[in-house]
Amino acid sequence: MSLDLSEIRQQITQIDRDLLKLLSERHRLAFDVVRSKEITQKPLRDVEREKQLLQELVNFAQAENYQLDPQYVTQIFQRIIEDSVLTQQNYLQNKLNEIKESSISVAFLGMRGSYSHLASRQFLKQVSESLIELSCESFNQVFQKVEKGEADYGILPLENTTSGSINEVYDLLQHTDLTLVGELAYPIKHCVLGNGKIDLAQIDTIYTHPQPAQQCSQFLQGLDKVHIKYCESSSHAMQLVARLNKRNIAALGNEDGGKLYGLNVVETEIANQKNNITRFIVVAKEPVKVSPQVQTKTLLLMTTGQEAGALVDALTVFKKHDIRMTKLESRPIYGKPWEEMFYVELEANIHSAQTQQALNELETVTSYLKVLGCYPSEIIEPVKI
Ligand SMILES: O=C(O)C(=O)C[C@]1(C(=O)O)C=C[C@@H](O)C=C1
Repeated sequence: MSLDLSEIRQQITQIDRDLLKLLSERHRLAFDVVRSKEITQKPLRDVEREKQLLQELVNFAQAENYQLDPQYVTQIFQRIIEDSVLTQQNYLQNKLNEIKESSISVAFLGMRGSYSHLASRQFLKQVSESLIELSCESFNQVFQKVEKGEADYGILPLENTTSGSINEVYDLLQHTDLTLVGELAYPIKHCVLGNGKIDLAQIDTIYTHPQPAQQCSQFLQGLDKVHIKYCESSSHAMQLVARLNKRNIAALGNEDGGKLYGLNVVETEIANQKNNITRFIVVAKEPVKVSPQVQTKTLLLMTTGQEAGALVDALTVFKKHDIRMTKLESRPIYGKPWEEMFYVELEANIHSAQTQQALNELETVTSYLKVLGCYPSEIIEPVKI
């Protein structure tokens, strides 16, 4: 065994390449699986198979004395399975919906490098190679661009694991004729970005939007003699630091956004709370067709009467039809003090007989009911063993 670092690194590089080759082979098998399931019409997800697979891998690693932590093995394979499910899902969805060959336009809040911009890219890379990106100044403008036909899609954040629901977007959904056609989760990973290869100790000024500063407060408090200067958005902070091109300044931003401005990562993992994820929705003029084989969500907007138990009556309909509710949100109704509008997110496909029946019953116990959209769920919850 050699202890020469460069030799060890060569071995690591070779192993990583071998791993990549195997991952690519496994990825390609997802296409064979989905073609087989197109014939049998089986659901794409088979949770029992996933559990069995993970358990067997953990047991195998133990039996072979591979010295790998079971949690590590589980996490890696959960991620591999997620890729497999999403690959299969995209294949079916792209086949079912005629996707335009030419470029697709998308509207989002903020400038290049904003989280909405990065989420747009993540979502639409499955659909089209070529994107026309329309940055907007408000959520309302995102809706308007799609309503007027200036953009094919609008991307909007709906909730964040740290700060909760984004009420403004919920409220705008009440007044639009657009429909939800997709969702995705985007991890928010704040980092310090600077010009060139610099050290944290060289930095005396950090430009940031107040929200990331708040979410990274513990890290910032630990920095001695660093001035915090607030900007309109993280994109503005990144742009400014890149323009000034000085080595004593930095921006709080995200790695991918930083790349767009030519900035380098100085420090990562600086948020107070790990696992900070924003869920985005995608809106369009026309609904998408969703294969009955993929995990589907439906978002409803409803109001109930004011009598006792009115909401319970409505929710009981889902229980009766064995439909899982993934979110319930309430918002005030404009012009009707103390009355509430409910947003109900279901694990359901609007075209299934079961959902149709539930909606028919729901109509009898609600005073207003509107389907805001039915879309494939891009959020693959990992199975636990
Ligand atoms: O075996 C299947 O049915 C697959 O679709 C493959 C696979 C996997 O990647 O291993 C992916 C999704 C299913 O939930 C189970 C397993």
